[in-house]
Amino acid sequence: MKKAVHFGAGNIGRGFVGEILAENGFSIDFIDVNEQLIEALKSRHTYDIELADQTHQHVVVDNVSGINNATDPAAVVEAIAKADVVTTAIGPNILPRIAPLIAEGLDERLKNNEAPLDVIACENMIGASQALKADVYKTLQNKEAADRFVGFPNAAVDRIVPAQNHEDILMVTVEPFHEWVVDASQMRNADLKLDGVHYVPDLEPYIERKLFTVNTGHATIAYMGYYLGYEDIKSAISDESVLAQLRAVLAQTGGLLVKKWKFSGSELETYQNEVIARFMNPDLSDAISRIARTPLRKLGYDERFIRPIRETDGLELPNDDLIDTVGMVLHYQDSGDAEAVELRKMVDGASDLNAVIEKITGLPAGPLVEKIKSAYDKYVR
Ligand SMILES: NC(=O)c1ccc[n+]([C@@H]2O[C@H](COP(=O)([O-])OP(=O)(O)OC[C@H]3O[C@@H](n4cnc5c(N)ncnc54)[C@H](O)[C@@H]3O)[C@@H](O)[C@H]2O)c1
Ligand SMILES: O=P(O)(O)OC[C@@H](O)[C@@H](O)[C@H](O)[C@H](O)CO
Repeated sequence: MKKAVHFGAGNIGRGFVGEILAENGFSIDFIDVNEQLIEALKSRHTYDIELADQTHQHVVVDNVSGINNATDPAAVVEAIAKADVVTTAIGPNILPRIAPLIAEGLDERLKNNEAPLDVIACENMIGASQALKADVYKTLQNKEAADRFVGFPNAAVDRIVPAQNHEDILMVTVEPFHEWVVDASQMRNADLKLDGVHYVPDLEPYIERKLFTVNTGHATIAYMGYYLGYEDIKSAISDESVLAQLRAVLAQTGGLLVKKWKFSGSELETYQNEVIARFMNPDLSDAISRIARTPLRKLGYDERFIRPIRETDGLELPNDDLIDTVGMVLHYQDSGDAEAVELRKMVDGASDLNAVIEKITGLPAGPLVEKIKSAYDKYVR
């Protein structure tokens, strides 16, 4: 049986990556710091995925186990040394923290194993696998062999998997839709093509279409929904003003995607409508706090709001609804989210809000920052 090592036994890790790997005949070592999850994976070796639709169909994922990387890093090194594929779905902010352990595992492997290996980061981030590679190479010893035998192909994964609250800690409810796209040009083990994964020669159009439609859209519903007092996506999107803002924002990211990547207008409209229908799924319950989590990350230079704002600006395309939404993001509060707490401290304590906006977004002083500040002011209550 082929072996997969997957970092992050959370929602998308169990709810999507695990399903595809298992369907392709892999055994999976899930790596996580959540001891309860790891214990359950180690003792049961199986878990259930439930589809959030009328069928409530169950998919069983077998041949799984777990390793706690905080308490047993040596076992992770050993697993990477023998793996046929390594994947992650752990959060972009965590990638630099697991990189040294991946480097150790690769060094151990490269001592006597020249079988090609791909390390695929399945995160909502442009260029995640290549960013992970840069972090891994900071401590990797045998870079020359890694250059020859280890690939870090960028990827995009799409499936809405909410926070879970089942009595069974491993069970995970997911939407039926799923899409996993991998950049084939960056693979070293190109013979290993997984059923259920779409391999493309250039990932950029796909990750940007996904991030600037699904994630910009999702975030728009979440931050505006929060501002209006909603707690979950379903109630927020039933508010006509939220739906109108979502459509307005997607018209602006869509304008960019059509111009930049030459998607046909009708193809993109179909894609957007499917995404909106997914947000409205009556069988899925998703908290705004999950979608709005880590707001400082989401306001980053290459993230779901600022990158399309920058690029529409450069192409002289409209972006006022995107900027308006960022005004609402700057009002977001969640005492349970460290980045949201930090955001409040930075914004509420600002003597010069423009400087804070520049710091958070990476934008230079200028008209875009001024417009974001005005959008923030518009939503002060
Ligand atoms: N949930 C979704 O709908 C979805 C869809 C597509 C992509 N993603 C992306 O997948 C990634 C994971 O998202 P998620 O929703 O599954 O989050 P999650 O919080 O459910 O899962 C993350 C897991 O990583 C573990 N973890 C955190 N720090 C760790 C560390 N230092 N070492 C080992 N494990 C650690 C956590 O314990 C948790 O089990 C994110 O990049 C997210 O953007 C999520
Ligand atoms: O995971 P994040 O924090 O980048 O974004 C939150 C959600 O928008 C995201 O997890 C979506 O559910 C997912 O990207 C759908 O494929």
